[in-house]
Amino acid sequence: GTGTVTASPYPAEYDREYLSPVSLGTPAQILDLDFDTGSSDLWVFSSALPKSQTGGQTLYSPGNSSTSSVLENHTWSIRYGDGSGSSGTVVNELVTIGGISARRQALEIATQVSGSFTQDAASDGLLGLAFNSINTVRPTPQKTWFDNVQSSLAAPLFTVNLKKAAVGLYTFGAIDSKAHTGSIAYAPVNTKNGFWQFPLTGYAVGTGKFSNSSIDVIADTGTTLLMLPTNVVDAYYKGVKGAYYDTEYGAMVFPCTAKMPDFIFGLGSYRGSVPGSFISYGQINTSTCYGGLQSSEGLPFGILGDILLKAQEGNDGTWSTFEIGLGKP
Ligand SMILES: CCNC(=O)c1c(-c2ccccc2)csc1NC(=O)CNCCc1c[nH]c2ccccc12
Repeated sequence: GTGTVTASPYPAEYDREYLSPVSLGTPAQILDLDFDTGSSDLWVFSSALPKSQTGGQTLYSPGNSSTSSVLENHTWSIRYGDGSGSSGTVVNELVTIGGISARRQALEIATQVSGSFTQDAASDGLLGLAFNSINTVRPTPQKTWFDNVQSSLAAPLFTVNLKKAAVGLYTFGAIDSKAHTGSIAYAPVNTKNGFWQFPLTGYAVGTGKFSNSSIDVIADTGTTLLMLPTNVVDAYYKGVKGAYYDTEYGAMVFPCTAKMPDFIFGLGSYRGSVPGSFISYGQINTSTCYGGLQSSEGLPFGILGDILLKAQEGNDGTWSTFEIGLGKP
């Protein structure tokens, strides 16, 4: 079959993350989870968390579900690059998204979460959509929901259609022909790091010339920003008057009044663009703004986060939204 679920941006004006409703257990407990193509753990806020680590999230309670069963002696612990993290125990549970069910899905119950998750009242947890090889459950890594349901999908793929300050869609098992015009650009995926990793074929800044270069990146719905090699980031901000690297934030910042050039990227022969306005990500004070494009220095790949995934300007200048199809076409 095929299943579709909404992806709602939060906070509405900042698109920091996108949340989707997921049904857990029997009777159904509906939690809003951050679908994350940049990780492979399905973890949720739970009744097992100390109250001091909760902040308004909906808590999954395994005791209130007749279909949950403890996965004995298994634990998990995850740390993300922004320093946030969580850890806990594991149950097998019925997990349904858009009408598609995994009957015995490894559901990771948080018994500890870091402060930034506690303070994020909108997100009740994460649903990893990268590859099983980077799942953190021990002693036996567990499968992602997408892997578990793949055999029941009409096609072994899903598409992501995130939008700026508007509700988008995740579709499992089909490519929605109404969601794209023209042909689809494909790229070979390298799963060696456990991510949806593929090469960009180059970039351009504003109306500048296109620079052909192979840049390894991952498609990552769980990361807000666009992170690329330092040489690309430097080339971009050279076009922004007053931009500089702020050592306090460890990030590129610039005057909020600066005119931001568009960022063009190549995928095969396809050329996509991120509107310059999206690269002014937020104010750090009355006059200084924070860059939506930052360096991926130290990482073996760049990160195509929500800033890029949420918008595309078609080659003919019309607005379309970038839809990522992940899986074997
Ligand atoms: C900043 C978040 N992204 C990362 O750390 C990350 C890195 C990474 C590693 C080291 C340094 C910088 C980035 C590689 S792949 C990758 N992608 C993921 O880890 C995807 N999952 C992010 C989950 C996540 C972490 N903090 C949040 C805050 C709000 C919503 C979601 C999150």
